[in-house]
Amino acid sequence: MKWIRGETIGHGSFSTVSLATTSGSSTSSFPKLIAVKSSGVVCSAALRNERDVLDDLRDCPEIVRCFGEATTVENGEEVYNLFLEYASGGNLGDRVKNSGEALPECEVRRFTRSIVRGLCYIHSKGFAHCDVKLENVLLFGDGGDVKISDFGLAKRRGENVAEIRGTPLYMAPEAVNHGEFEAPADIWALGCSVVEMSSGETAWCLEEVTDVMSLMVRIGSSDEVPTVPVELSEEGKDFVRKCFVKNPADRWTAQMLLDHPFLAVDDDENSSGGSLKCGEQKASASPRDPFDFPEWNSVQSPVTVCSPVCYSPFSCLVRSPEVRIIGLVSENVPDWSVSCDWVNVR
Ligand SMILES: Nc1ncnc2c1ncn2[C@@H]1O[C@H](COP(=O)(O)OP(=O)(O)OP(=O)(O)O)[C@@H](O)[C@H]1O
Repeated sequence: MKWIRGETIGHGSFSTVSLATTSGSSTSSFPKLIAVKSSGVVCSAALRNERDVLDDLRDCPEIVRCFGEATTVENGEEVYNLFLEYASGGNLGDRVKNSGEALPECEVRRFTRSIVRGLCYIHSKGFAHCDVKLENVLLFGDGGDVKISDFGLAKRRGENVAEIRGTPLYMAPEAVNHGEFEAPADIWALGCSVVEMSSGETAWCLEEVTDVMSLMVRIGSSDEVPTVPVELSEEGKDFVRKCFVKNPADRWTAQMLLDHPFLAVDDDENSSGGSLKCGEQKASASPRDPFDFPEWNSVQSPVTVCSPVCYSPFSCLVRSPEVRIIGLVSENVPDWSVSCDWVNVR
């Protein structure tokens, strides 16, 4: 396949994403427009990991497709490129920020359903995404379809990671306390994403969070969980609460969440021939509290004992708690005003 790099459409911590046009005899199996995610070969470990993971996760409609890879030399530098399905609608985080307000609940529900389906697939294949957030959910077509992207931090179940990874605002208590980055941590991050879609605000209020350490303490060591948006229906509130169960063993799985009443209404089916349209209230009874669900009783276990928080926002190379804590005492206070300034640690 021949391709020509076009305009830059996105920047991440370790990559630049450009639009590209394809040509040549083999293009019948490729779209004319693709996204190319690139980074210097020397720091391409995350991109190569993304490629390997996407290889194992192909064929899921809720996960961005990968068409292959290539190395180029540009301005004297060796560049590693990953060819991805192009999402013409950009990312869901920008969509929420640009709208400046909460999304309508029917949209929240539709997007959440797709994300949960994607997570089900990821988890069923033995992976954890480790960086679920709205910036990593891409919009396709007319903006109605979403797919999960950015698998640079994804890992196999049980694989040990030495460093804290992910985006602090979306981190689960067990990730903060014990460095556990497994499927339940993705579900916590899903809850943060649903809060953000349905309130237009990040799950942890940025004005109250002055530094990473205080956020880590709130997530890891207190009983506090993010505030459930008042705007949500009772089903929506309950769905979010299921994601914010502190003990990962008690948190609902993606498979369980697929059957949650919040996701049970199919807006598309209903708008084409059914009784319920976007904006209408669902008539059926919603659960009044978490204990209304039979699954709740079967998964109870003791509350986790929280241990001290260890996290360095400024280095991915530190290992010991002592060194990590020294990193936390840095005088460099990040700018919390926009969520993209939260640091991804790889
Ligand atoms: N396939 C795509 N189609 C369209 N835009 C994309 C695509 N992939 C990524 N982007 C845009 O580029 C941005 C950065 O991409 P991505 O998050 O994958 O990079 P990253 O280097 O892994 O970033 P991060 O700092 O989140 O780890 C995305 O938020 C999105 O706006």
